[in-house]
Order: sequence, then C-alpha cells, then structure tokens
Amino acid sequence: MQMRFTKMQGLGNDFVVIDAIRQQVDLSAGQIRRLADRHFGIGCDQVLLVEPPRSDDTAFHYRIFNADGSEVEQCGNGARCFARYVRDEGLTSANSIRVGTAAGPITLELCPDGQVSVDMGLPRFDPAAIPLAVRARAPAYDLGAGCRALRIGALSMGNPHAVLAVTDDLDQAPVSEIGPRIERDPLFPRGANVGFMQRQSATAIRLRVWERGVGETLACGTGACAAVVVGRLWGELDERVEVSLPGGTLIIDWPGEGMPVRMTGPAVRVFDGSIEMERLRWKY
Ligand SMILES: N[C@@H](CCC[C@H](N)C(=O)O)C(=O)O
Repeated sequence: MQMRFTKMQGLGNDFVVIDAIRQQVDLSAGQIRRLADRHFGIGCDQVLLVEPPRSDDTAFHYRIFNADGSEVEQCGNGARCFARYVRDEGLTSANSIRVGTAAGPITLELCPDGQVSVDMGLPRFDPAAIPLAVRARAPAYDLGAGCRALRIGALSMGNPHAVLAVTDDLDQAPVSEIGPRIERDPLFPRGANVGFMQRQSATAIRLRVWERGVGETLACGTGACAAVVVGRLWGELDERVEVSLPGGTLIIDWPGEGMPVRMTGPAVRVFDGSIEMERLRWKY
C-alpha cells in the first residue's frame, strides 16, 4: 500500500505532511521515526497529520509528531505549513482557518504577500500548565544543568519552553551540550524545548533552539514566541520583534499578559511523493 505525503519547510524546520482526510493513515511511533529518519526514511524534524475536525468551530485537526515518534501539543512553523497545504490542496478556500490541536484551537491566516500569520493563543506561565515542577510562578528559575548554574524563563506555548539569555557569541553557544540537559531536567516533567536568545536591540533577537524530541533545528516557531514573551517579561523587548533563526526570520507580536502571541513567516512546499508502507518497517 502506498501513502502519499508532501515535504514542506518553514525556515528550514522541515516536515512530512500527510493527508489523513483523503487517505487512511494509522502510523505507529516506529513508523514515524522511520519516516523522519534522514538516512533510512524521507527525513524531517516533525511529521504533521491533516485530519478532519473534531469540533464544530474548527475546519481541521492538526496532529504533530517529533522525529523521535512522540506526539506533541503544538508546532508553530508546522502550523504555517499546514495552512499552505490545506489551501494548495483545495481542502479549503478560506484565508482564515481555525484548526484544532492537542493544545486547543489556533487560527491561521494566509496573507496576500504569501506569508502565513498565526494566532498562537495565550502563553501560559502557571507551573502546572507548562508543566514545571515548582510550586509558584517566577520570572526566572535557577537550574543546575551539569556543572553550570543557569537562569531560565519558562512557559507553555501549548508545548513547554525554557529560554535562556546568551550574552557571548550565539554561534559558539553550547546548544547541543546544555540543550539536552535542560530538555530532560526534572524541573520539566514532560521535557522542554530550549531557546538560546541573544538580544540585539528592543526589536530584534537572534535565537537558536534545541527542540525536545529532535535536537537543534534551523528554526522553531513556538520557540520564537516563547523567547519574545520571556524577553518582554524581563523588560528587554518591544511589542513587535524580529527573530533571526539559523533558517531565517520570523516576526513575533505580543502586546503583553492576557494577550495572544502572533507569529508571521513563510511556509514552503518542497516536493510531493509516495512511500510504500512496507518500507516503514523498522526495528529499534
Ligand atoms: N518545530 C516546532 C515545535 C515542534 C514540537 C517541539 N519539538 C516539542 O516537542 O514541543 C515549532 O515550530 O514550534
């Protein structure tokens, strides 16, 4: 049996997008890992499933799986690709698309200039929502990641994020050393995506992200939202911030507490293909 897929990317954060509306799809975690594998599969950071809506106020349901096979709550760059995909495929003719996710509904807007803008919803700071193993919310938390003592901001953008400030050269930051330690720190019972943020001005930051279940990626949409929210709470950023990631630039708008975060950026279709399900057999 063949399964059709589309390879897409948002700032180099790449996806295998699978239409689970017009074909029957039931993938195990092992099959997801095989699809995502860059040597033995197609290769991607996340596998995205396009499913029928689960509620009357949404047009689709959007499921996200990390390259390690785990299902997660939210993916910002994927959300923009999801919008581009359902429009290009003629699954909708709307410019504004409300989509259900494991983290609640989000609204995707296709802009006239080809960019996609997403209302990512409210950032959440209460420890139970992140989740974070502390009793009370704080602007920053102390963490002993190996031999280094670190201060991080923590929040949920639907998925858990830790953000730390880098003052030295961001290109030299030990992302692959500290990232996995914070990802698996007991402070984050369900793991965390870890953003390394370098402030350039009140309206511009550079960011590298170690993604839970993947490793360092070329960009992370929810990570960009999380970094701007933390930077604003620390009094260092304005309402609109240009976030430069290794794969390109996102615009993030966040007026402040109680308001949703908006993310705007590109979404690109790379190629279409089909794969024989038999090839997804994998022994780990
Ligand atoms: N690439 C994403 C985030 C994908 C999920 C993340 N790795 C997690 O485990 O929460 C984005 O663009 O937001």
